[in-house]
This record gives sequence, structure tokens and C-alpha cells, in this order.
Amino acid sequence: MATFTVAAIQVAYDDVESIADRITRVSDLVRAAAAEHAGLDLIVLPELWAPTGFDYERWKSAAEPLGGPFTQTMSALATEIGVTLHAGSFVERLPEPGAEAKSLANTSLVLGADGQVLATYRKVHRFGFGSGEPKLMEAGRGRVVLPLPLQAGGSVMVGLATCYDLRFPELFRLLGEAGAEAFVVPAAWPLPRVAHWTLLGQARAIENQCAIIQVNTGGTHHNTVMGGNSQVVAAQGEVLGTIDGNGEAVLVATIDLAALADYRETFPVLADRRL
Ligand SMILES: NC(=O)CCC(=O)C(=O)O
Repeated sequence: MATFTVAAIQVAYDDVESIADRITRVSDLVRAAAAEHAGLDLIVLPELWAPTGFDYERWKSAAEPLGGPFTQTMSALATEIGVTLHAGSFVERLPEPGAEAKSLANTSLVLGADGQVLATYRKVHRFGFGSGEPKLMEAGRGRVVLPLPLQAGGSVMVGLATCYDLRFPELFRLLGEAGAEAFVVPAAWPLPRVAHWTLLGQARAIENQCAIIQVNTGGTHHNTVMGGNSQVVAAQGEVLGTIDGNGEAVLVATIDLAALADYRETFPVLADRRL
């Protein structure tokens, strides 16, 4: 039976820990997850877990190009554990300023078990209402769906999105249309709106008949209490696993891809769309 087993690592951090120390610590969490759970197909980290989700001043000094030290460290880690790694996102320094003359982007990074960069995704919808992301970062313009190899053979099509993107159902529809069977959504989503995080994730899964893997940040930094409550939801809307609260924790869940295909075939709602 085709299954897709994922480990979501909810990283909690504060303002005291340095970026270098956090990268070392989280790398150890990734190693431990891979050692404890044989047969993982994918490990996922949250959005901007190293440079912080909301300390905008840090972003400028922490920015680095794709292929820089963050990419190299995550690539070496994926190779060491032999598991596909969605390294969350980092602050990318763009090769040249984009259409809005900004030189940063919130870029997700997926590495194969051999350390190769399988995909990058630049967050399309920027959060901050005039400050933070829209002020400092270019918006991504592409949708990203890619096949991820499964340990048991075959592959699963995953669509990439980041945090605030979850509020924009049209992006997820496009990812579904491009063949996604599962969405992967790293986030830095604060506690006051965490009910939206869980509910919107379930809605995106149900309305697109796609599984969703949502990996949030925990702890408190820059006066922002993060929401945690990472979850994995099946295409039918069943919550396969959740992390209660905003502490640091690992969630392992298995998505049944044969059941997903069967569900789409026997309950083909997307064929009834009227555009
Ligand atoms: N980092 C983010 O994109 C935060 C999104 C958020 O807080 C919200 O949508 O609410």
C-alpha cells in the first residue's frame, strides 16, 4: 500500500539563542527524528526558524544567497540522515533586486536524500500589511509542485506554500490542478490567530482533496507568542496528528496515498466545478 510518512518538527525559540546555536540545535532534532523513526519519507521544518519569523532587523544581517551556508548545512544534513528534508524557509538574498527593487525573499528549500536541491519556493503572499515582508521582500511569482520519492518506491506529488499563503485558497487550487496530492506549509503563525491556522489547513485539505502537512513555530520571540499546533490532515479532512500547544515537539504521521486516490475516485467533487 502506498503511504507517505512525514515528521513535522515544531521548533520553539526565543530572542536569546543565536542563529548559529539554533541551527546546531535543530540539526540535532532532525538527526534524532530520523534515528527514532525508521522509514520517514520527509522531514519538515517551519518558516524562517533560523533568522526568526518576526525580528525584521535580523533578516537583513541573516540574509544569504541560495547555495550559501544555510543551503550547504541543510544539504549536508539531508545527506547524513538519508531522508528528504524540507528545511523550512530562510531569508534569501536575491542575485539581483526584483520587480519591486527589493533584494530579499522568504524562500523555502527542499533537499533530496542525496543533498541535492529538489525545489525552492518563494512565498507568494507576504505578511505584514506594509511592514515586514511586503516592505523588505519580493513576492514569489511561481507555483511549485514536485514529485518526492517514497522510501517504499514510487513518489508523491507535493505542492509548496508558506504560512500566510494559507489564507489564499486560489493558490492551493492551482497547486491541486498541477497535480499535488499533499501540500507542505511551513509557518511562523502567531498564537492569537491559531484557530485560523488549524481551520484553514483543514479547509484547504478538504476543498482540494489533498493532504496537508502544516509545521508551525513555537516559543516567543520579538514579543510575538507563536501558535504551534502543527498538524497533518488527510484529504478527507481527518486530522491524522497534531501537536497540542506551542512547545517544541515532533509529530510523525502517515498519509495513506491509496485511500486518497480511492477517495478522489469515489467522491469526485472537483469534476463538478463551474468556472
Ligand atoms: N508569517 C506569516 O505569514 C504570518 C501569517 C499570519 O499571522 C496570519 O495569516 O494570521
